Amino acid sequence: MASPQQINSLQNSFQRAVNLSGSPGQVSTSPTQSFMSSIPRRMSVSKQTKALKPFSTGDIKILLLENVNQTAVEIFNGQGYQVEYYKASLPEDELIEKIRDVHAIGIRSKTKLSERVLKHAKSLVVIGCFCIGTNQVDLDFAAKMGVAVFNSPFSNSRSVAELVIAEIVTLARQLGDRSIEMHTGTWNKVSNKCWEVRGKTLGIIGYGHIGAQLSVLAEAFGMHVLYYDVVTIMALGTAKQVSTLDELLGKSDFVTCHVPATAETKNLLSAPQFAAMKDGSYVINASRGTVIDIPALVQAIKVGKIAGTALDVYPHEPAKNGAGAFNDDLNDWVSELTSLPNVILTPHIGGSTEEAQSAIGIEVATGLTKYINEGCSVGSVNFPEVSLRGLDLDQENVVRVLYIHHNVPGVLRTVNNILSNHNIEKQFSDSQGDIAYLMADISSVDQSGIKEIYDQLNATEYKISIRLLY
Ligand SMILES: NC(=O)C1=CN([C@@H]2O[C@H](COP(=O)(O)OP(=O)(O)OC[C@H]3O[C@@H](n4cnc5c(N)ncnc54)[C@H](O)[C@@H]3O)[C@@H](O)[C@H]2O)C=CC1
Ligand SMILES: O=C(O)CCC(=O)C(=O)O
Repeated sequence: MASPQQINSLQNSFQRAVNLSGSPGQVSTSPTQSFMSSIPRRMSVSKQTKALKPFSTGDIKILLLENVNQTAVEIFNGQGYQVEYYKASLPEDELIEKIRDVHAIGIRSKTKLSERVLKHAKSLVVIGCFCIGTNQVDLDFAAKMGVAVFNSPFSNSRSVAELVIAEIVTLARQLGDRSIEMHTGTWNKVSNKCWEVRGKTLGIIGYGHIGAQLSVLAEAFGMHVLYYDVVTIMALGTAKQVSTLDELLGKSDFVTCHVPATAETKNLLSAPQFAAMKDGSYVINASRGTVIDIPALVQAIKVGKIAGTALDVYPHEPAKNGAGAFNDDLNDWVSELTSLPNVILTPHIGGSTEEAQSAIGIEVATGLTKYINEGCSVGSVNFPEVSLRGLDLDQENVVRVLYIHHNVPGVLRTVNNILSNHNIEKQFSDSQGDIAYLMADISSVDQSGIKEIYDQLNATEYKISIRLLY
């Protein structure tokens, strides 16, 4: 972000950098224990360290879409960043216009940050997914551009697990249908095909953060739990891992999906899988809309094979809230699905609780702020994880070099040749695939030295991007 022009105003920046009021230190202690424990020991979080900012914080532009929680807005405002905030996602052409000159963008699950969109983002430094899933972002392309992506890996897991528990009981007791009937004046007191969940078997596909939480809750309800996962995972309670999907399908009364959207999980449950399930069993999906072949599910419900379904996610989801948004134009099976009995449909609200959204807002905004202000990429999902302990408050005339480059032989030799003319206090470098990230703190360096470092690094053939923090 520091251009040679900006380097002319270095003197002011040095003054700002040593002023701790409103500093990143205020947010550099993360709110969650889990996030704290992910920070390597070498990073000092307790000691007062120098605030690094190479810029007037007011120059940093953050675009927040999809009603990102206010906790994030407060953190960014506290930094003095410029925040542009939208409740919905933006149509692609508008997104391309908006993303052109922002340094950070915050999204949830709807905004697609494809290569087509990202290549217009000339100033972008970092992306925050204020959710778990990151399939909406072209992670490889972002890394190639030198843009780090952060998410919140488990702040909404409990909320999803609780929703699914509610859906299991709702399906077993046909609560959705009874409620709709009562809303339209119909009294229909029935017990036929309504069940207790105690003693029934829950089959969990994907035993990660959400699947494992759900397993514990389901056992507390007296359910038996089976799970299928592509990796071997320690069972919680008395749950049992099965070795094939077919085994899980053949033994479960309820089947619930908690896998990421990948090529392998596309239509993971389709006609053959529904055929392999027990007669009168139930299907739940709160993972991603691509995981279930919904037309095949509709057929399985119509012939009575599947007794009901609860869906929270869909192949195509509306960009914003509103009446009539979920229709056959969006997904051509909508009216067929909604006409079937015992079908619970929710608008992708698995993670939508006050607790989850507030925690996600703090966690992701903190990660973004630490990356912008300090270069720390710990927790990034597409980037080498690099951090250095802070600079001591009494250190002056120091610069932190953040050099993102192609991971090819010879780069470090070139970079260290450039830096070796100066006093390297500490440095750390790591790579992930084709991308590598070097962070170095240089001391006793004056303005002309910083300009020289910048110019020389900028001229290297391996450079993807450089930022200097001081
Ligand atoms: N409805 C909603 O609002 C929310 C939806 N989600 C979705 O739920 C998904 C799961 O979330 P977490 O449990 O946090 O993820 P996680 O990464 O902790 O666990 C996913 C598990 O799925 C397994 N897996 C991957 N491919 C598989 C396959 N082909 N077959 C079987 N298992 C497979 C993995 O090994 C892993 O154990 C997320 O990727 C996200 O898309 C997450 C949060 C909220
Ligand atoms: O709350 C959201 O916008 C998305 C939740 C979700 O699907 C996720 O965290 O992956």
